[in-house]
Amino acid sequence: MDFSAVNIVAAIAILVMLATLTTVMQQILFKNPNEPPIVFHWLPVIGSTVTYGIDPFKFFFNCQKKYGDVYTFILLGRKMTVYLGSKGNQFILNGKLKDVNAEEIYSVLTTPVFGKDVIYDVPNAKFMEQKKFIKFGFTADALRAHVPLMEEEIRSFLKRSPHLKGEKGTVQIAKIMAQITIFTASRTLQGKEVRQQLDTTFADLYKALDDGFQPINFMLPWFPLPANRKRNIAQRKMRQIYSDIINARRAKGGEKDSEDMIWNLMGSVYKDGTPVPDHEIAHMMIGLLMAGQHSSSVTSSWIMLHLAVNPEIMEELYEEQLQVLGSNLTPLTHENIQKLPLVTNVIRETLRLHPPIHSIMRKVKNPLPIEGTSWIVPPSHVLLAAPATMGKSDDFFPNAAVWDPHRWGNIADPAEQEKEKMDYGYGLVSTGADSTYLPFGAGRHRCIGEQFAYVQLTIIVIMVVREFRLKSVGGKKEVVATDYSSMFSRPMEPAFVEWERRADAP
Ligand code: HEM
Repeated sequence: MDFSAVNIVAAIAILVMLATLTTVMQQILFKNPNEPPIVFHWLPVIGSTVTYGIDPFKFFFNCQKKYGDVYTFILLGRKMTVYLGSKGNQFILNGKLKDVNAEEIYSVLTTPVFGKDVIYDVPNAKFMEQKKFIKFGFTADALRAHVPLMEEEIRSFLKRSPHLKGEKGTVQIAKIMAQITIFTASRTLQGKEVRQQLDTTFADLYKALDDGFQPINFMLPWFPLPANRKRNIAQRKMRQIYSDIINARRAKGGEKDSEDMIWNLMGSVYKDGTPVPDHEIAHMMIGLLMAGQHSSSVTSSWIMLHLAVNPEIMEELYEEQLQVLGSNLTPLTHENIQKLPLVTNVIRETLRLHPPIHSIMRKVKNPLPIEGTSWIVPPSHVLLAAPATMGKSDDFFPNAAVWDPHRWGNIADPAEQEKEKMDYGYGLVSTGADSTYLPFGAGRHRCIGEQFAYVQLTIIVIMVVREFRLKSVGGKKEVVATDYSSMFSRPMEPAFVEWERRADAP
């Protein structure tokens, strides 16, 4: 290193030391008694970004011990106010529309992926109408029609996948589950034309769009990532695919011939009488594709990983199927798949321990006093709800760290817990006021894909259980750690599972 380089390094070191000193002094000397406590940090801007990013739940619990349920931490220069517990969920997820805002946070990330004029790119009242249209596409009739198609898709996938040839083997489970999820969703919700194109162009476009869904875009949307350029091109092509499908359907007379979401949106009309424009249909379809894909595929991956370390539960699931569906395992229907309580409990328990979304954020729009304290959260802050911390706490779920689907045999149905309901413009939904279990969120922005996700996950579990026995590699008793580095928490890769084809399968 020459002399000038030494000088530069020394200057940087001095600047960092000064910044650190100022940050620490500020926290010690200028505590604001009217705002929630700030999580101690050494560096400005960086704040707690690294500790939060590595393991948000560990971070939430550690801070809860030090500061209580409400505290503020620095995430890439932004002040994030966390409010844990039922009161926090109520405060954030059911905050008034004039006080808390989702689109100002999520739009930078989602609008370039989904496209204009939908979801977080429109005023909330319009989005609530769009949610109503989408919800209408998840009627019992639609779900009923989806069941045999999903069964067929999964059966065909399990037969043709090169990773599942022969009598036994080892697979990277997340890859298999991602494929099963996109095949089943595209055959049903997305429609047969999308399914047909999945084997060709669509899969590559999906990948390019997905790669543009980077957490860094939350904070630094202007950062010129090469992935963002590819994302923009893929978005335009994807929109064209949906527009072509809509036009082809109209050219054939526009008579609905299947229960998919494109048909549903083609028939939807806003309150003012305007039919949903084609580009909005295309963009909502992209939004649904992205919203459903990760959450469901990550959940099914966790389920398989847990079944691999709990083979006795897998056998119980198999026995349950034989009892309910008979020894020849009759074709699946919307009615008979709901008679398998252990499958439902396996999904519930997996979502309790592995919620795909760990942090739900809202921008503060007005100063918000926190009841019972002298604190007021100012509009410069972002609120962060983490309802999943309750699911991971021994206070609410004994031995919370243990994956035990049978615990739900003794715990009231979560739907029962969610008694308080409100209509935000897309039908009655739970406010989640007192619930300790909210994997699908609560209030105005609550998930509308829950029923679809349950049908999809249920059929995936049924089909895998009847075809295979799973084992963990080397007989490990624990599942892999969680990777929190992307938008949705997921199993740390590589996550292998050993499989063996059932000799006794009917
Ligand atoms: C296991 C599966 C799933 C989980 C755990 C899940 C979880 C969630 C959560 C926690 C929210 C609330 C986000 C917030 O308040 O900011 C949400 C919203 C939403 N989800 Fe899901 N989801 C799942 C599957 C799906 C599927 C399959 C679809 C669509 C096909 C979907 C579509 C949506 C939509 C449209 C919203 C509304 C966003 C808003 O109003 O801001 N989700 N989901």
